[in-house]
Amino acid sequence: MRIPVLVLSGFLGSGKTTLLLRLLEEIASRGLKPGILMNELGKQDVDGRILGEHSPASLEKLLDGCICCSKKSEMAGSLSLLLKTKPDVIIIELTGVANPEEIADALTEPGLIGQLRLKRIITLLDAEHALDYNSIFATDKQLVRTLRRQLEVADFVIVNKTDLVKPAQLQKIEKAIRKQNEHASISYTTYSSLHLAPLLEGVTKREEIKEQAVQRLQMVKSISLKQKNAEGSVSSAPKHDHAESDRSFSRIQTLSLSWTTSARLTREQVERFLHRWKKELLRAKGYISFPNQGQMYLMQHAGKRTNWEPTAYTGEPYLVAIGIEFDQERFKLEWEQLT
Ligand SMILES: Nc1nc2c(ncn2[C@@H]2O[C@H](COP(=O)(O)OP(=O)(O)OP(=O)(O)O)[C@@H](O)[C@H]2O)c(=O)[nH]1
Repeated sequence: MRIPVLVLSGFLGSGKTTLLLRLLEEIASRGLKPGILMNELGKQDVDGRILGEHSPASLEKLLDGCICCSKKSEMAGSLSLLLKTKPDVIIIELTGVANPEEIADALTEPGLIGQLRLKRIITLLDAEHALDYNSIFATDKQLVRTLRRQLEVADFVIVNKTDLVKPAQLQKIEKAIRKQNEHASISYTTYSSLHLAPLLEGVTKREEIKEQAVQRLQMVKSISLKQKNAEGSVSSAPKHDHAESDRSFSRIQTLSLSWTTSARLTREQVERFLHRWKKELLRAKGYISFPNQGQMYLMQHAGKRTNWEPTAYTGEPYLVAIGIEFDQERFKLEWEQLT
């Protein structure tokens, strides 16, 4: 069972902490236990303090740097600490300049991959300023790209601070959102106030998830037993039984593939394979070894580039593909043909 992770993204001052406080209230009213990871660019833990005043939730903070760059390596440690508190859901509030797809990447670290599942990316927009970012930050292409990415990968877009603009502005904002993202649900809010059930769909208590899994397993067993009795043969029951809440609802999907050792895989094949998937693939990462080389490599693939680094990792090889609405079955099949 993997703990669902909700990611709150959005530029500085868009209303992320305000939404987080609302979510925590709703989560508490459902008797669920949250874990929170907050990231702030400055040394001052302003939001953490606000949160501490409002909620007794387990909280990890990464200050003075962005999760998606300088603090990335510390993120896995913070999430592991949060997992020890046995939360039902983890919420990560990003800095305003973070790219949420980096989080999907960080959740695939060896110690975390079987334990967490990216559930949803929620991006907030400040209605008063959202349309000005492109011109305000025209000289900072990286930032403009990040802000665009926050929209592109979102499952929910919340246009907040609607009290500060006229309705015509909201129509323009909706058009701009739809240019980047045709699929996300869009809500218009003041003080991040909205019906929260859709954001928390599939978030349940750990015990309930276990119970659901046991019930489903028992059901599968009893069906296959009945079939066995009726037909005199065993029907093929699914190997893994994932409870409903273990599903990701995010448009960003993470596929993890493992194999033992491959007798024929080469570095060039891996690179060619990933390149073929460039349209849907946001990123790929893997711990891969090659025949006749005693060395394991950490492979990191982003955009057109694939980097290989020798690593001390000694576990089974695996490949993680992070894509946006991609055909996971076909990817898996093509990979299996290589290994
Ligand atoms: N007028 C108005 N103010 C809002 C609204 N939502 C939030 N605010 C205020 O805007 C400020 C920023 O809100 P936060 O929730 O801290 O925004 P944030 O995205 O967490 O900000 P950073 O931590 O800087 O990234 C706070 O003073 C909020 O009270 C809104 O809908 N209308």
